[in-house]
Amino acid sequence: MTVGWSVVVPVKGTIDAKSRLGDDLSARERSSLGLAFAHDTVEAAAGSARVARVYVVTDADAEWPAVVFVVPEGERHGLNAAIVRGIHAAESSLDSSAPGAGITVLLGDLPALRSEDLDAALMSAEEVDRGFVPDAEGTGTTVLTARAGVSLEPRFGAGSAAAHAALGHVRLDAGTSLRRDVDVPAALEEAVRLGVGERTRAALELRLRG
Ligand SMILES: Nc1nc2c(ncn2[C@@H]2O[C@H](COP(=O)(O)OP(=O)(O)OP(=O)(O)O)[C@@H](O)[C@H]2O)c(=O)[nH]1
Ligand SMILES: C=C(OP(=O)(O)O)C(=O)O
Repeated sequence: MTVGWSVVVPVKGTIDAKSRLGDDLSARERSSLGLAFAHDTVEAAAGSARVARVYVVTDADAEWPAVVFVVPEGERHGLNAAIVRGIHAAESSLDSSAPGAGITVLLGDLPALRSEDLDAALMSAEEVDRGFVPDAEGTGTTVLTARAGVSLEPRFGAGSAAAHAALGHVRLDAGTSLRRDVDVPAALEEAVRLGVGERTRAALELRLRG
């Protein structure tokens, strides 16, 4: 990891995670899969040449790659509040003189993420003050960026793509792996077709064997 970007990844570590994956899975299976998605997302981010630091905001009892700074979530106030905690942690150690420096929020449910796709989007993000990547459906957001010195005001949740565009975030071109967030079973099938990371593959195999 060399140049510039600090990446904030929120990860819900509780048993109610990934509820939209449905009742074919138990709550324990859904939350384990959610953590596997997050691990694979973080591994891909850590493998991106444009990423300097990765901050995971979570209270999940999990091991993360050595490069990760864990930001404890504490009392839960929802996704945007968790992201703001991560942004504050990142701001406190951001080297604003580094080329390409800035903060990007990356949601942790991108199990097919490829480092090259994140790299390409971050390269485009270096050309604008504020950027975003819409999810595969076009209504949500998977990535939100701001160059150093520009504030980030996360508006994740229903209709977040429109909310972020209204705040002046410019849509960034992005490869499919950066847009394929996994909320529902059909999205998981598509992610598997694209090629999920090791943790997600292992979690899915465990389920098939069980
Ligand atoms: N730290 C933290 N992360 C969150 C929180 N809510 C969602 N996330 C993370 O944000 C990303 C996208 O969230 P969602 O798709 O809404 O995940 P979810 O709430 O587990 O899924 P559903 O129960 O299906 O809504 C995932 O990486 C989640 O783990 C939260 O309250 N705190
Ligand atoms: C919170 C969001 O994601 P999801 O669709 O994963 O809930 C969002 O897109 O703003």
